[in-house]
Amino acid sequence: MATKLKNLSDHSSKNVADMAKKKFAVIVSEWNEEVTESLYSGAYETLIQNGVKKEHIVKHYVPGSFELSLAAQWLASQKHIDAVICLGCVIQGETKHFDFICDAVAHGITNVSLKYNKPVIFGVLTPNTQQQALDRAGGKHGNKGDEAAITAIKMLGLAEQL
Ligand SMILES: Nc1c(NC[C@H](O)[C@H](O)[C@H](O)CO)[nH]c(=O)[nH]c1=O
Ligand SMILES: CC(=O)[C@@H](O)COP(=O)(O)O
Repeated sequence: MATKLKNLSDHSSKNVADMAKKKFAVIVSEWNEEVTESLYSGAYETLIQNGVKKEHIVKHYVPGSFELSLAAQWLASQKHIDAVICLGCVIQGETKHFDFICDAVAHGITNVSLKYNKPVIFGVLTPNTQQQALDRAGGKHGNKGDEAAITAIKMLGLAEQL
Protein backbone atom coordinates (compact mmCIF):
# COMPACT_ATOMS: atom_id res chain seq x y z
CA MET A 1 0.00 0.00 0.00
CA ALA A 2 1.46 3.38 -0.91
CA THR A 3 2.03 5.86 1.89
CA LYS A 4 -0.56 8.18 0.36
CA LEU A 5 -3.16 5.54 1.18
CA LYS A 6 -1.96 5.02 4.78
CA ASN A 7 -1.11 7.70 7.32
CA LEU A 8 2.34 6.99 8.76
CA SER A 9 1.21 8.13 12.20
CA ASP A 10 -1.75 5.76 12.45
CA HIS A 11 -0.99 2.55 14.33
CA SER A 12 -2.76 -0.10 16.42
CA SER A 13 -1.96 -0.81 20.05
CA LYS A 14 -1.05 -4.44 19.32
CA ASN A 15 2.20 -5.74 20.80
CA VAL A 16 2.79 -2.58 22.84
CA ALA A 17 4.33 -4.00 25.98
CA ASP A 18 5.69 -2.23 29.09
CA MET A 19 8.46 0.07 27.87
CA ALA A 20 9.44 1.55 31.25
CA LYS A 21 12.78 -0.27 31.36
CA LYS A 22 13.61 -0.24 27.65
CA LYS A 23 16.43 1.94 26.32
CA PHE A 24 16.50 3.42 22.84
CA ALA A 25 19.21 4.97 20.69
CA VAL A 26 17.97 7.32 17.97
CA ILE A 27 20.44 8.18 15.20
CA VAL A 28 19.66 11.25 13.08
CA SER A 29 21.21 12.08 9.72
CA GLU A 30 22.29 15.73 9.39
CA TRP A 31 21.45 15.83 5.67
CA ASN A 32 18.04 17.47 5.07
CA GLU A 33 17.98 18.41 8.74
CA GLU A 34 14.61 20.22 8.53
CA VAL A 35 13.09 16.87 7.63
CA THR A 36 15.18 14.65 9.88
CA GLU A 37 14.61 16.81 12.96
CA SER A 38 10.87 16.52 12.32
CA LEU A 39 11.28 12.77 12.09
CA TYR A 40 13.12 12.82 15.41
CA SER A 41 10.42 14.92 17.08
CA GLY A 42 7.80 12.43 15.95
CA ALA A 43 9.82 9.45 17.08
CA TYR A 44 10.65 11.00 20.46
CA GLU A 45 7.05 11.95 21.21
CA THR A 46 5.80 8.52 20.16
CA LEU A 47 8.32 6.81 22.44
CA ILE A 48 7.29 8.99 25.39
CA GLN A 49 3.58 8.51 24.67
CA ASN A 50 4.13 4.74 24.83
CA GLY A 51 5.80 4.71 28.22
CA VAL A 52 9.48 5.15 27.42
CA LYS A 53 11.35 7.28 29.98
CA LYS A 54 13.08 10.44 28.72
CA GLU A 55 16.31 9.35 30.34
CA HIS A 56 16.18 6.11 28.36
CA ILE A 57 16.36 7.85 24.96
CA VAL A 58 19.78 8.82 23.60
CA LYS A 59 20.16 10.89 20.42
CA HIS A 60 23.18 10.85 18.13
CA TYR A 61 23.93 12.49 14.77
CA VAL A 62 25.70 11.19 11.67
CA PRO A 63 26.76 13.27 8.64
CA GLY A 64 24.43 11.48 6.21
CA SER A 65 22.16 8.48 5.84
CA PHE A 66 25.01 6.39 4.47
CA GLU A 67 26.65 6.56 7.93
CA LEU A 68 23.53 5.33 9.74
CA SER A 69 24.57 1.68 9.43
CA LEU A 70 27.95 2.09 11.13
CA ALA A 71 26.53 4.24 13.91
CA ALA A 72 23.74 1.69 14.35
CA GLN A 73 26.36 -1.04 14.70
CA TRP A 74 28.25 0.93 17.36
CA LEU A 75 25.06 1.48 19.35
CA ALA A 76 23.43 -1.91 18.81
CA SER A 77 26.60 -3.55 20.15
CA GLN A 78 26.05 -1.84 23.50
CA LYS A 79 24.26 -4.32 25.80
CA HIS A 80 22.20 -1.64 27.56
CA ILE A 81 20.59 -0.49 24.28
CA ASP A 82 17.40 -2.43 23.53
CA ALA A 83 16.58 -0.90 20.15
CA VAL A 84 18.07 1.50 17.61
CA ILE A 85 16.03 3.88 15.45
CA CYS A 86 17.74 5.23 12.33
CA LEU A 87 16.29 8.44 10.87
CA GLY A 88 17.29 9.96 7.55
CA CYS A 89 16.05 11.52 4.35
CA VAL A 90 17.65 10.73 1.01
CA ILE A 91 16.25 12.92 -1.78
CA GLN A 92 16.66 11.94 -5.42
CA GLY A 93 19.16 14.17 -7.22
CA GLU A 94 20.47 14.26 -10.77
CA THR A 95 22.62 11.15 -10.51
CA LYS A 96 22.48 7.52 -9.37
CA HIS A 97 24.02 8.48 -5.99
CA PHE A 98 20.52 8.27 -4.48
CA ASP A 99 20.22 4.60 -5.46
CA PHE A 100 23.57 3.65 -3.97
CA ILE A 101 22.88 5.38 -0.65
CA CYS A 102 19.38 3.96 -0.28
CA ASP A 103 20.49 0.46 -1.14
CA ALA A 104 23.51 0.59 1.14
CA VAL A 105 21.68 1.95 4.16
CA ALA A 106 18.73 -0.43 3.80
CA HIS A 107 21.02 -3.45 3.62
CA GLY A 108 23.38 -2.07 6.26
CA ILE A 109 20.67 -1.48 8.82
CA THR A 110 19.15 -4.89 8.16
CA ASN A 111 22.52 -6.57 8.67
CA VAL A 112 23.09 -4.78 11.99
CA SER A 113 19.67 -5.81 13.26
CA LEU A 114 20.29 -9.46 12.40
CA LYS A 115 23.88 -9.40 13.73
CA TYR A 116 22.92 -8.04 17.15
CA ASN A 117 19.49 -9.70 17.29
CA LYS A 118 17.67 -6.53 18.27
CA PRO A 119 15.38 -4.04 16.51
CA VAL A 120 17.27 -1.60 14.29
CA ILE A 121 14.57 0.41 12.55
CA PHE A 122 14.75 1.84 9.02
CA GLY A 123 13.24 5.27 9.49
CA VAL A 124 14.70 6.66 6.28
CA LEU A 125 12.62 8.62 3.79
CA THR A 126 13.58 8.12 0.15
CA PRO A 127 11.49 10.72 -1.68
CA ASN A 128 11.81 12.16 -5.13
CA THR A 129 11.22 15.72 -3.92
CA GLN A 130 11.54 17.90 -0.84
CA GLN A 131 7.75 18.23 -0.71
CA GLN A 132 7.28 14.46 -0.62
CA ALA A 133 9.71 14.41 2.30
CA LEU A 134 7.88 17.15 4.19
CA ASP A 135 4.56 15.38 3.58
CA ARG A 136 5.99 12.35 5.40
CA ALA A 137 7.74 14.20 8.24
CA GLY A 138 4.71 15.61 9.99
CA GLY A 139 2.76 16.63 6.91
CA LYS A 140 -0.34 15.28 5.21
CA HIS A 141 0.91 11.70 5.22
CA GLY A 142 1.93 11.70 8.87
CA ASN A 143 5.39 11.26 10.32
CA LYS A 144 7.80 8.43 9.44
CA GLY A 145 9.43 9.04 12.81
CA ASP A 146 6.21 8.01 14.52
CA GLU A 147 6.14 4.85 12.46
CA ALA A 148 9.78 4.07 13.24
CA ALA A 149 9.27 4.50 16.98
CA ILE A 150 6.11 2.38 17.19
CA THR A 151 7.82 -0.25 15.06
CA ALA A 152 10.69 -0.46 17.57
CA ILE A 153 8.22 -0.70 20.44
CA LYS A 154 6.15 -3.41 18.76
CA MET A 155 9.24 -5.47 17.92
CA LEU A 156 10.38 -5.32 21.55
CA GLY A 157 6.88 -6.42 22.53
CA LEU A 158 7.06 -9.33 20.12
CA ALA A 159 10.50 -10.32 21.39
CA GLU A 160 9.13 -10.59 24.92
CA GLN A 161 6.39 -12.95 23.72
CA LEU A 162 8.81 -15.37 22.05
N1 LIG B 1 22.38 13.34 -0.79
C1 LIG B 1 22.09 12.87 0.47
C2 LIG B 1 23.07 12.32 1.30
N2 LIG B 1 24.35 12.23 0.90
C3 LIG B 1 25.46 12.00 1.81
C4 LIG B 1 25.66 10.51 2.14
O1 LIG B 1 24.64 10.05 3.02
C5 LIG B 1 27.02 10.31 2.83
O2 LIG B 1 27.06 11.07 4.02
C6 LIG B 1 28.17 10.69 1.92
O3 LIG B 1 28.05 9.99 0.71
C7 LIG B 1 29.54 10.39 2.56
O4 LIG B 1 29.61 9.02 2.90
N3 LIG B 1 22.74 11.85 2.52
C8 LIG B 1 21.43 11.91 2.97
O5 LIG B 1 21.15 11.48 4.10
N4 LIG B 1 20.46 12.44 2.17
C9 LIG B 1 20.75 12.93 0.93
O6 LIG B 1 19.83 13.42 0.22
C1 LIG C 1 21.06 11.35 -2.72
C2 LIG C 1 22.17 12.25 -3.08
O1 LIG C 1 23.33 12.07 -2.75
C3 LIG C 1 21.81 13.33 -4.04
O2 LIG C 1 20.98 14.26 -3.37
C4 LIG C 1 23.03 14.07 -4.59
O3 LIG C 1 22.54 14.80 -5.65
P1 LIG C 1 23.11 14.50 -7.14
O4 LIG C 1 22.69 13.07 -7.50
O5 LIG C 1 22.43 15.53 -8.01
O6 LIG C 1 24.60 14.65 -7.09
